[in-house]
Amino acid sequence: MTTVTLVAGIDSSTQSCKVVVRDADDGALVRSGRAAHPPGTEVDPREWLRAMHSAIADAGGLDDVAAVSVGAQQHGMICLDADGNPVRDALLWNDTRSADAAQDLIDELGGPAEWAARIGVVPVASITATKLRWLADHEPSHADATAAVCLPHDWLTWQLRGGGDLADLATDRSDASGTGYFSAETGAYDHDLLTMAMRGRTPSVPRVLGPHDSAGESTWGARLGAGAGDNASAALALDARPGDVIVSLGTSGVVSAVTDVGSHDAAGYVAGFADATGRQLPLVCTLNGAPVLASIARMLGVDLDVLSDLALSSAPGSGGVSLIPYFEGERSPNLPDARATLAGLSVANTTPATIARAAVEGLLCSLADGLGFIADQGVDTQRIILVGGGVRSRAIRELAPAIFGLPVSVPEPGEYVADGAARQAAWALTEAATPPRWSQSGTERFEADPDPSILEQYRAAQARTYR
Ligand SMILES: Nc1ncnc2c1ncn2[C@@H]1O[C@H](COP(=O)(O)OP(=O)(O)O)[C@@H](O)[C@H]1O
Ligand SMILES: O=C(CO)[C@@H](O)[C@H](O)COP(=O)(O)O
Repeated sequence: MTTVTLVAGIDSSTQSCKVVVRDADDGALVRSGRAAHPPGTEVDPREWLRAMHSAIADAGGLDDVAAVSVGAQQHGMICLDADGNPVRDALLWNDTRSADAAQDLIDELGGPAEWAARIGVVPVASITATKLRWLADHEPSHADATAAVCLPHDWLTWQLRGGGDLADLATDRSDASGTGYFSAETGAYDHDLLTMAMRGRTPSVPRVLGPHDSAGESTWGARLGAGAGDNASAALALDARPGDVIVSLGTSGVVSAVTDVGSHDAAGYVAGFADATGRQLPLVCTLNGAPVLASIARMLGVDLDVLSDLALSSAPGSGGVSLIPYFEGERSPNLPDARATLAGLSVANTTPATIARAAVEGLLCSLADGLGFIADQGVDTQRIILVGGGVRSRAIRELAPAIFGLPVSVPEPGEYVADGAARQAAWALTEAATPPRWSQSGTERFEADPDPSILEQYRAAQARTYR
């Protein structure tokens, strides 16, 4: 009888925790589970731990897995005291209170170009370093008590080991590159930037592991993979290579590309992050992803499927209506205090169908802007892969190619962040030069004639309302 070696991948994302258990050899799905996260942009990390245990139980437990890795939402600031306890609630990637701190840090280093040249990232409120500066300025006693700072995936991995010694905290290049004190190109921390953010304080940071290194053993004896930021983890699951551009529609909207050369965008749209295989992952992220559709569906009093049907029943351009979807402030472009705008309304064109279509088109146009910023960094887009919860919308899948101006490949619905973590866990078992070959799910290809007029209408409305 052949024994099957099992591995697990965990995605601790903004809205929920998902667990997949897969066959380490071929990646076949064996079982899965999930649990909801509390809402908000400030969350006690112990809530994520509770959700992770609940999702693990929902997946039938992990006692029989040989290795496990955690992928998670990026940038979240978790400050630990000398005993390893959280000093305060974590501040998430979509918490914008540190927007002024971001500007201060940019100015103190001499401007955005200095940051882009030094670490490939120009700080915005999402970046961990800005949250640490906010902490130092607004809660100095909490900053004083911070012995170590880490990210959601680092902390959950450490919890799987049983916590304990802060020196056991570990991370990987992909998540470290979102902190604002690490360079994806050099693969090293820039401790001076951390000290600057913390106004002279020097908390410890997790050691940075290589793509197939182990972070130790779980309390039940499974090997722990290094883990990764969620976008890098999804790229690993999709086996993304140079030429592939991934568009992810979760709570955030993300456009990212696997490249061999790092990016240094002084305009700050593209963040020079790392991937989970040793390459680079230049990335554009918006604060307003799939929840834009849920908000408009709620306003219209319909569910998400009806919203999609309504959108598809209206004509391209939504009868002249544009939705600029900056509901939660925005990061790309950097407008942390912005709010969304419905523009171009007349008595005749104000209908549920045009509003629904404007929501779908506005969301896709904000992602099309991201594709443009990535292309400006020299990325040659040969294939667009569309993933994330928002892709369950038929209108998103069908309207994306016309607005992006390129065909779009949509893999089967799945948990690609958790799958990438599982593949990394299997890699931590083999320790081979490359990750194990797992068969890829089938993709559906969506094509349409490019319709640049939709993006032009959106950009005109955007320019009229925001500077
Ligand atoms: N049929 C659908 N149409 C539009 N949005 C959807 C649909 N199904 C799920 N979503 C959205 O997907 C999002 C969750 O996607 P997910 O990728 O899991 O997010 P995250 O990783 O940020 O937690 C939610 O905002 C949800 O409203
Ligand atoms: O901030 C970023 C990337 O820079 C986001 O992508 C977060 O990592 C959250 O992702 P989702 O929960 O939307 O998947």
